[in-house]
Amino acid sequence: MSVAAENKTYFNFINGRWVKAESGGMEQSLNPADTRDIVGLVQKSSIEDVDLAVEAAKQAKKAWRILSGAERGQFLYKAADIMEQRLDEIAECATREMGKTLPEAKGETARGIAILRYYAGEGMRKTGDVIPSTDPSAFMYTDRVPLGVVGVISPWNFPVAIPIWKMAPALIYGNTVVIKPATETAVTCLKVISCFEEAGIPSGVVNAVTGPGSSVGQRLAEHPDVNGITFTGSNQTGKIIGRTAFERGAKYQLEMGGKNPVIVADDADLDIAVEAVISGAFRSTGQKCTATSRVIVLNGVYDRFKEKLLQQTKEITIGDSLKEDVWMGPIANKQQLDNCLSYIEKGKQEGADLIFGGERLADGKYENGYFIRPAIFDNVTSGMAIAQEEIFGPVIALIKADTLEEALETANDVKFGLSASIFTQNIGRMLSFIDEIEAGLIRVNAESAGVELQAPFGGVKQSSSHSREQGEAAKEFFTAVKTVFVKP
Ligand SMILES: NC(=O)C1=CN([C@@H]2O[C@H](COP(=O)(O)OP(=O)(O)OC[C@H]3O[C@@H](n4cnc5c(N)ncnc54)[C@H](O)[C@@H]3O)[C@@H](O)[C@H]2O)C=CC1
Ligand SMILES: O=C(O)CCC(=O)C(=O)O
Repeated sequence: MSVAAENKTYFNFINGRWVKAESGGMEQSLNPADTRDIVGLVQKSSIEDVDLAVEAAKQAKKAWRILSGAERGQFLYKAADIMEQRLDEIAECATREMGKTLPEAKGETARGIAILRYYAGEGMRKTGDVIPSTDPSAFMYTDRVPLGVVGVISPWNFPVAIPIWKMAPALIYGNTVVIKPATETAVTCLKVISCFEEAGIPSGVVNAVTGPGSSVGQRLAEHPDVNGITFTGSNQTGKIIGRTAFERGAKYQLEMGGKNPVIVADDADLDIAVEAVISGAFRSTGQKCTATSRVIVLNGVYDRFKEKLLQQTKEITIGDSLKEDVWMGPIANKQQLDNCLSYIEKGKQEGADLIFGGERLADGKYENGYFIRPAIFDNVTSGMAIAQEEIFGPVIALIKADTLEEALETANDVKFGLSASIFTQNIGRMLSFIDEIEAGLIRVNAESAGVELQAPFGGVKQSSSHSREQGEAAKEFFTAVKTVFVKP
């Protein structure tokens, strides 16, 4: 592999070559479980590097577009095979950079491989429809064509799957790509990019530039030759990117925050509900946009549910996520840790009862990492900041409701609408929930997190720009429709 050339230094990938940033600057990517462990040095690029990458993608786009979908698919199949051979190496790197446990990182890498294969197959599927014209001698049809150059701005929480679920559909539908990954997980992303290189993807079709969001990411969003921009991350950044793209008439897609509710009805199987809430809220240390953060429990089962939840949360093992006996790793970076701790303070000040955890772990084996004990708040009311704002950490807000109607009202009482779950055995309650809940992903008797690559993914309200990623839905964003009328 040519990516790790010297002394854990990783380069930008522009026009088929690994190159230094024009400025010569570099940034460290650190292991959040032990910040003495430097995973790699990545390029601190500037707008000149973005411009070079976009130019390369622009030059490559015609030759890539005129290949057949099947031909483009072959590169994706090959990249998937290479990634499969390198699964352990890539997953271990993701764990070291981001802090999720090794089984989670392996699962995510396997998901990335499956996404590549799914979209490789898309290259053989239809790209349009024949539509009967009112003129009997005319032939009318639609065809989906690529946007051109697509900019990808990705976060650190799914360092393998998110870059792939954006790049694979962009590529199969004939676009060329420039990706700017989050610095926290840039090394993992560059390893994924090197799988495309090893697969022989033509120069300029895939480019990667690392560096700060406020300069490198912003330049990608504002570059006149970037025809579409796809982003996952915070609402604040998403809005800046959306406005920038809109101003210059580029297509954009934003996947942003969540404040996902789980309703536990009084006929729920509490063992299943507790297990799902723990997994949804604390896996990946709560750093998923689909993570469970508000648990709205009907009065009749509130105390029993709370007891079981407390009991099982106490059993969670915390530590270096590369270790086998660890269930929950660190928070991904210092800013996230501080943000999470400040919400825990805010929750206490607002009058919620912190009944478990919430403290930073900093002694002994935790000394050099960003560890926190998972937190459970009792007596939370819907107006509190911990019930309204995305924390992106292992924090559960327990909220009591007298009726299912009240639970639904509370569930919908936020600006977000990504995912939502209910635990009940009553079909009528399931149907009311499905009907009334304001969310893009609705789960019944299953945790709020976890998505399937072949199904549409995205939210309502302020969780997304209302388009959908993944599955067939990705075609909507990564292509434009041409309506063709032919009269002989
Ligand atoms: N929806 C999700 O999956 C994610 C949500 N978040 C939310 O965002 C909060 C802050 O995390 P951050 O890493 O700071 O998220 P962020 O939204 O600032 O970063 C995401 C990506 O956008 C880039 N970026 C930052 N500023 C930019 C700009 N002005 N123009 C273009 N690109 C820019 C970053 O470099 C990174 O690649 C978290 O606490 C969480 O609430 C963070 C990561 C993923
Ligand atoms: O729940 C999942 O598997 C996906 C979550 C996600 O896309 C995110 O956190 O950005």
